[in-house]
Amino acid sequence: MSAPAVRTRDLRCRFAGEAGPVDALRGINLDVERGSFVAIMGPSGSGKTTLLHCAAGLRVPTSGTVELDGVNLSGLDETRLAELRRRRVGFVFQSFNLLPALTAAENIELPLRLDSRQVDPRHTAALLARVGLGNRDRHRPDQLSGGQKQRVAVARALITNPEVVFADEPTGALDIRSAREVLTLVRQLADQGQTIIMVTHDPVAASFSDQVLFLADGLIVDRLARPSAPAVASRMATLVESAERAANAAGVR
Ligand SMILES: Nc1ncnc2c1ncn2[C@@H]1O[C@H](COP(=O)(O)OP(=O)(O)OP(=O)(O)O)[C@@H](O)[C@H]1O
Repeated sequence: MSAPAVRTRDLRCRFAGEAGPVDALRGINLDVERGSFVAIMGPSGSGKTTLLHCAAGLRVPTSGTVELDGVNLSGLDETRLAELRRRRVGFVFQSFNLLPALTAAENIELPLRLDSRQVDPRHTAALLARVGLGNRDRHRPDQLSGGQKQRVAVARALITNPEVVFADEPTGALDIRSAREVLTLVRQLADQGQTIIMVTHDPVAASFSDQVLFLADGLIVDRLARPSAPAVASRMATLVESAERAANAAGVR
């Protein structure tokens, strides 16, 4: 059997906070199968972004392992890690992160150019068509709607044919309709075999995934397969309530 797209074992991440150390991740064991779409949810401060960053090789964990497509990231020096980030993973951010002076096509091609790799305009055109923007190649970001910008960002994440696309709140800046368009696209990509790991606060966004992982205080505390938005919302409400209770208890101590 082939290795999972992402595997973590006893993943821990500690930050030096102002009021003492903060354990953002306290032992995460995770297997993300190839071609699956996993959503990560949890109350604010539960460790979602830290987990995404460690899994994507953007942050070195304090201890534990991350394997991406069977490659142990802790065995890589910074040069190899940077190469892995350029070639094996794609990123989609809430704020799109497109370069305003470049056209949609140029933005999509940027990861290849930054890596001194050959650009095939037919590949760019195919990606633009795949994200439903076949006729927008020469538009600059300020000539595109939020949903269109995010679809350009998704195409940019795909240009290197990455093992995993990591998305941090990809619909956080979008209206409901554009969010739905982007999520439908992401769902289609997963159905075509693309592995996707997405952090979100939105139960509707999470309902597009195959599995939701719920984080609380740096641990995976629950999972939900084939999630519906109401079921996700109900579990989140319970988690947020207990996080608030814990914070209040810590406050009165
Ligand atoms: N660079 C840092 N330095 C110190 N503490 C940090 C740092 N980054 C994150 N933290 C702390 O680690 C914990 C987890 O943060 P993280 O951003 O991963 O949570 P999150 O679930 O993504 O939160 P949110 O939903 O609010 O974005 C929090 O207590 C946060 O304050």
